Amino acid sequence: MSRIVTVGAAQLGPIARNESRARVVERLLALMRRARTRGCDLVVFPELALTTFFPRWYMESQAEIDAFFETAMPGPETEPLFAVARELGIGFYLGYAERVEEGGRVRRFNTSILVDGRGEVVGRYRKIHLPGHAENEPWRAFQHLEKRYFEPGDLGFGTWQAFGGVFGMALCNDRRWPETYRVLALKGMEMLLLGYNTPMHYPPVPGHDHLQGFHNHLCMQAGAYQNGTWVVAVAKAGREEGCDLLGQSCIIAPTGEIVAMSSTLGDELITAECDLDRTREIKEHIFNFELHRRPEEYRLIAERRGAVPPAA
Ligand SMILES: CSCC[C@@H](NC(N)=O)C(=O)O
Repeated sequence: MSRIVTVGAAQLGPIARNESRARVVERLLALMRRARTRGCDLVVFPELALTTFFPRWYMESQAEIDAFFETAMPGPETEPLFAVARELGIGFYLGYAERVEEGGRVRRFNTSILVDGRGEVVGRYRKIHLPGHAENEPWRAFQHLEKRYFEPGDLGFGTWQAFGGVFGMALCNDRRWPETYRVLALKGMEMLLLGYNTPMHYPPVPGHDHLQGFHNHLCMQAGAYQNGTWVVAVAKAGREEGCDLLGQSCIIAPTGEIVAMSSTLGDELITAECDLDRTREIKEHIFNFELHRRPEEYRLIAERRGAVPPAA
């Protein structure tokens, strides 16, 4: 018995600051059509896939900031993605900046959605781990102002039944945190979909720049294995407005093995036939949660944000 989902990881090369939404959507549609010819049920796009990675700039004008946000999904410029999903019977994961009015106020999130092969939104996730800083730090070559432009996600880590399995979503920095995978795995996740924008240069600790690729795969391979899940991780890559972004988009099996990886820094599709039943090799044995976990010993993880101060 096998449950195969054929997945496409649709890496994007750089998006220029002045590139129109219409042009970006054309690029996404080309990748969707290519994915369908390769038999994909689902195609995964990066984080903030409709624009350049704008948190690299400090901006004061709210109008200038809001130009990077979507106020409707689908909106006039993104509707073709949903139409092609319906036409081809292919689903997609899309990351974008979401501006909503909720509870009488404007809110902004770094968001992803999961859309099925009928063009229906089946899941929405708002990024929980927002990296970077909230104030302008002119000493940096590039800012990373996610804490300024977005609120932390308020929807929790969700899972959704779709494509014959149980899917989780996360965004970029979430992949570095083991809690992301574990909470989703406790909610039955069989495949994690994740988009990222990872600068090669990390200004606070530049001595780690050469480890970006290693850390990218290290955390996701561990997360896949320790939680018995597939991971589909998709970059926006290449030199974007002078900032080098990591590529290495990949599809990781529940054993932690990388089964497909991109080899360019441009628009590129990689695919894999993923048997969701392979999650059982891990979930029913080495990481059988029911048999082996000791949650009574893990309470600090849920109760404390930072480390316990050392004993005096
Ligand atoms: C501020 S450095 C970390 C950069 C972060 N990028 C995003 N987009 O979350 C990442 O974890 O890849």
